[in-house]
Amino acid sequence: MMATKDIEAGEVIVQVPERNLVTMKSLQSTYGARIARKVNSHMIIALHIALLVQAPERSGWLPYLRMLPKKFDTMPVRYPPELLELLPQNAQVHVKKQKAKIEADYNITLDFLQSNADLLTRPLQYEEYEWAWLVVNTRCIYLDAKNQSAADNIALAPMLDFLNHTHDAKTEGAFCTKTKSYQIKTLLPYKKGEQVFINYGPHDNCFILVEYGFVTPNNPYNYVTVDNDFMQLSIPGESATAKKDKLELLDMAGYHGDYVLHRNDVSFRLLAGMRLRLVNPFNKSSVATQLAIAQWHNVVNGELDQISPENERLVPIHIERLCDEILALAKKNLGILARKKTTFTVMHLQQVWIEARDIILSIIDKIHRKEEL
Ligand SMILES: C[S@@+](CC[C@H](N)C(=O)[O-])C[C@H]1O[C@@H](n2cnc3c(N)ncnc32)[C@H](O)[C@@H]1O
Repeated sequence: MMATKDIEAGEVIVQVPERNLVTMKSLQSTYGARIARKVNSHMIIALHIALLVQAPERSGWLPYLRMLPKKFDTMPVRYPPELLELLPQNAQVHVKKQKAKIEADYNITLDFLQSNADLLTRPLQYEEYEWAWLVVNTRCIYLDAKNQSAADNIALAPMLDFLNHTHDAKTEGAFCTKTKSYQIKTLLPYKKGEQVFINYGPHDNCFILVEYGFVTPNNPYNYVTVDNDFMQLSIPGESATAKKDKLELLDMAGYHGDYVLHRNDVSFRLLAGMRLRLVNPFNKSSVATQLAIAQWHNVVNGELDQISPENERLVPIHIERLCDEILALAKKNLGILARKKTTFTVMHLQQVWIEARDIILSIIDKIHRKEEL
């Protein structure tokens, strides 16, 4: 969406009246008592969009429907398998969960339609439902739950949903009880002719790619997940039993997984995990190991700086080994992508891996400079 005049900071840029918000509540007047308990707002709004598409001329929504994306081929859930496997591991897991959710929602919707078949012009195919589900996923806003007049928490707000995202947009969106409309205020000024953005939230590019099908340049929220590499890392002198015991201990202490690297730092969780992995030898029943475990807890709680100088010396060495694994994977995937035909999807994947590689290189650089991680 483009500014048609200069916009000042603090101005309301879009206002969608409550009667135009598509919510669970607004759809109750269309579907009445038919809405079953197990059909949530995402499902019912998706079904509503799919039904509008089945009979667009009758709906009065044709101009809006015409402006919706025809397909969602840049959404990873629609990637062919050979591209899906080029996503970072955490994004692949995210896509699998999303696909399972769409399939489950489709099946619940089919159940609902069994007793409401008159709503349909023709049987609802999976592809049709998936498209409508993705319309909702990529375009809905969250309404403040405290807002009494909009009972359910997500809404399709036609027109407002044509605003694109950038991480540095500063906007405030809320339901205004005075004007009875959902409105978005920009906290930044725009010049006539500039694209006006909103902010979908503090998300890294992998999340944005899976949920919205695009990536943004210079995203400060990017990070690299190293969970799989951490779990597979072989530590000299660490037996299989010791590794299993340590992972259990990490789990019990709430430090299992979610190990990430940011451009300028290594997450505290990863440092905590690595410090424990580097306690060797590790024999749960020995007094020395029990002392080391107690010291590890104290380091995690901030009561102690380190388990031992040797443990602390080894941490960056093994973090660098994790970095090398990701770096090799980034190089391999960038090589594969360079041989593919250039499409938006390939460019998105290239950007994700270039960013991962740069984060890793900056951490390796920090390690080589002996800076604190
Ligand atoms: C709420 S819609 C925004 C309007 C959309 N561009 C349209 O014309 O219908 C969200 C979708 O817009 C696209 N989008 C939003 N911000 C973007 C950006 N900064 N760069 C590229 N695509 C973006 C993505 O396809 C996303 O799924």
